[in-house]
Amino acid sequence: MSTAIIGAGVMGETLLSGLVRAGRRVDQLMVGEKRAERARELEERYGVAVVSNREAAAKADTVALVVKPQDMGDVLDEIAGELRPGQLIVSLAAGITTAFIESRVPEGVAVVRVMPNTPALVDEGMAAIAPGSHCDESHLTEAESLMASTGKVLRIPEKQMDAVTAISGSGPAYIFFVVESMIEAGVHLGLPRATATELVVQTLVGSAAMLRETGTHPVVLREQVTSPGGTTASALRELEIHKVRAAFLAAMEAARNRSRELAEGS
Ligand SMILES: NC(=O)C1=CN([C@@H]2O[C@H](COP(=O)(O)OP(=O)(O)OC[C@H]3O[C@@H](n4cnc5c(N)ncnc54)[C@H](OP(=O)(O)O)[C@@H]3O)[C@@H](O)[C@H]2O)C=CC1
Ligand SMILES: O=C(O)[C@@H]1CCC=N1
Repeated sequence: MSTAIIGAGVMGETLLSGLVRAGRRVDQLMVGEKRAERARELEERYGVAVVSNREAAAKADTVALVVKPQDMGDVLDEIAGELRPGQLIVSLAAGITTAFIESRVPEGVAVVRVMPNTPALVDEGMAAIAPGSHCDESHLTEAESLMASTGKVLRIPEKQMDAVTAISGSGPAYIFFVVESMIEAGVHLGLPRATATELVVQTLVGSAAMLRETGTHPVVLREQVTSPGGTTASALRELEIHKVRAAFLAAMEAARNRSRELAEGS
């Protein structure tokens, strides 16, 4: 099965590199990219063929669309004439619905919507996938296998996609923001930056491993750290006073709403 990736920015290259690491034959992969300099870079780095979007759409069994939501309409208009029934489109764009894509491609082209995230770059991605209206099990399995090359895959109904985008799609940015804030706090408390960074990164990795390996609820894990009358309780009180929990809720609501707006083309 050949796969084309149209839009080789951050996420497109992440997918491409994951497929190469997972052992997909490079001669079964191609990239649609308009900038000559970027095309050369990808050819040199991965040995992959870089072609026009039209050629990619005409040749590949599966076409992964990884352009910005705002560019999706133009790209679909460009490639629609090359697509044929039986092909699969996998869209990784935030907000864009399968119905939008289906309305712009020939009848019988299957569409799967995916929301990946950047930890896919280190094979720890979290991707959610949802079928469009002309998908069968083989299309979902192919999309799943595409995304499984870079991490976990979860099947969800499409109506959950905007919320998923707000949680796991954008999620790494919130975590990096917390990490950055903790490192700055360490520096403020007098630690060398390198020490603060090592302490915070390993604390993050260790905490994530505890969540995954014990399956214990985060509240219980948090209580285990919080000694009566101790340091953690003092810190957590400040986080509550500063409404950090409410801020997270508002932030993710804003991301969900933005995903809905992107669907409307704004
Ligand atoms: N980054 C992330 O964490 C995540 C991103 N996504 C989704 O992935 C998609 C891409 O995002 P991201 O990688 O961050 O964005 P980037 O801007 O890094 O990548 C988009 C790429 O598409 C290229 N492009 C634009 N128009 C065309 C075209 N007509 N034909 C071919 N290529 C084109 C751009 O090229 P050029 O720069 O030359 O214009 C660029 O390389 C978005 O839809 C986003 O919602 C989903 C989940 C997570
Ligand atoms: O910020 C964005 O719009 C994309 C989608 C999810 C993560 N990055």
